[in-house]
Amino acid sequence: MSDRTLVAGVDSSTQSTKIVVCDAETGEVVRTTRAPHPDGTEVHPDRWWEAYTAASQQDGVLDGVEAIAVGGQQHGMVALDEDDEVVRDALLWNDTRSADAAADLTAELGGVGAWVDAVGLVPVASFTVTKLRWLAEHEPENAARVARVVLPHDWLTGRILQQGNGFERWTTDRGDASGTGYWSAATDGYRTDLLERAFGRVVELPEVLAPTAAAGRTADGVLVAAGTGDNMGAALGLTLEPGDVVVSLGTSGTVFTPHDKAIRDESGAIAGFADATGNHLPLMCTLNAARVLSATASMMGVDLATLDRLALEGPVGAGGLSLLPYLDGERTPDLPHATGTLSGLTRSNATPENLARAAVEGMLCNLVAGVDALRDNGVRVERVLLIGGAAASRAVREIAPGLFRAPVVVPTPAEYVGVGAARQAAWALSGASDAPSWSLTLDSEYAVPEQDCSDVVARYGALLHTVHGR
Ligand SMILES: Nc1ncnc2c1ncn2[C@@H]1O[C@H](COP(=O)(O)OP(=O)(O)O)[C@@H](O)[C@H]1O
Ligand SMILES: O=C(CO)[C@@H](O)[C@H](O)COP(=O)(O)O
Repeated sequence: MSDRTLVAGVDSSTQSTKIVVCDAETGEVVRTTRAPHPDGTEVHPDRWWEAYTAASQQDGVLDGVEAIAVGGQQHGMVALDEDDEVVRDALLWNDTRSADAAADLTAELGGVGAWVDAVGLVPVASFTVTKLRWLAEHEPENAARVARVVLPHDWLTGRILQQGNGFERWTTDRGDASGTGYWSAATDGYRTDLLERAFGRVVELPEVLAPTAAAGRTADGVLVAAGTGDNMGAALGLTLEPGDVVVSLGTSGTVFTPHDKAIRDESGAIAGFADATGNHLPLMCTLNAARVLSATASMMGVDLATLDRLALEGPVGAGGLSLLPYLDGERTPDLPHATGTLSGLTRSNATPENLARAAVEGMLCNLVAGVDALRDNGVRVERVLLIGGAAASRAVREIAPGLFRAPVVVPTPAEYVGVGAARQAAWALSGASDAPSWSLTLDSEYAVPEQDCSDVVARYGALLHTVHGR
């Protein structure tokens, strides 16, 4: 019988639930399971519970686990009634119907600067506060039934505790709270005035737990830690060094790095989130990332491996072909109703190789803007750590360094949101002042090429201006 302590981390993200079990001392991943979520931008939380249940019943994954924490997709609006029943499907981070509400809230408070001063971010459709305004305006009967609002990771944490008698109250953490639009990482407090402005009244909000606090214990005595947002979890799962910036290519594309102070960005490119350790996590997020590649592959009738090969056979710059990848609208830049644009097509560059390369370059160039926004805000960018499902793409790995103008390292493939949640669980279980020291192993590294790719990035910037006036 192994004498090592096992801890579990859950990644309840947009497309699936992943459960990762780690050695609490070393961080070695010993088990991983997963189960899919339905597609869409609104989902009943019961689907997350069903996926969690399915993943937790695979291969005895949770056998012997002493602590668990949940990392979840950020911002989702889980509206509960007096009996903690879900009032309506949760609007997710990638739902854009509250875009008008976001614009109204921004104007009402006095513009972007007022919101950045208040809660470190500029309202866009992703953020919970805008979804509450939408609910109040478009579904007043549902709005009237709302007693409390929690986030996806809060809800799953509570549901796990409710399996026994360990549930005492709804909880959240600084990281996920900072993505609501009514909690400030600068003051570590809720701004219920902004909640009331959005929703018309104040509703109950989850208690914000400290980074190593426990939310409770299961009937079997397993410690359930605070949990956090998925990007905060990933940051905790990666042992980052000064100068490291993470680019995560899942359903969303995100650029983030732990920082010792809040970044104030009125452009809205960088949101001033909190991390899962008591620090800050400035973050840029795009709505379009991995699924730009799968959509392009599907359109071309090829699999992802073939898309990779074609993209790498294409020249830098795809022969002048550009794909502005706003296939689901876009969050950054704030273009919720945008669609994709294929530009520069000619008879001579109309090749599968150029189209595949344009999909990779277009998706990455949107994230280059996030890396450059961090640079513009004083963040040192010395290397990019690539994670998320599309980090498995050889084309992405090889094309990224030239566009980011930074070397790219790919950590040993793992579900780093789940690893980070497991590290939080181990930290809460230990009661130590610092998180356990888990080493990060690298799978591969990609240097900045000699060929200058700045003209590709500039071309995308010019196209964004031409097509969308940004
Ligand atoms: N080799 C690959 N090349 C490109 N995309 C990939 C590859 N493997 C997985 N993906 C994509 O990664 C995505 C899932 O990544 P993940 O980080 O789990 O997403 P999320 O956390 O948002 O649910 C899917 O859209 C899938 O198509
Ligand atoms: O909205 C954000 C970050 O602000 C997204 O990163 C969501 O948290 C969804 O994450 P993934 O499902 O893409 O991991």
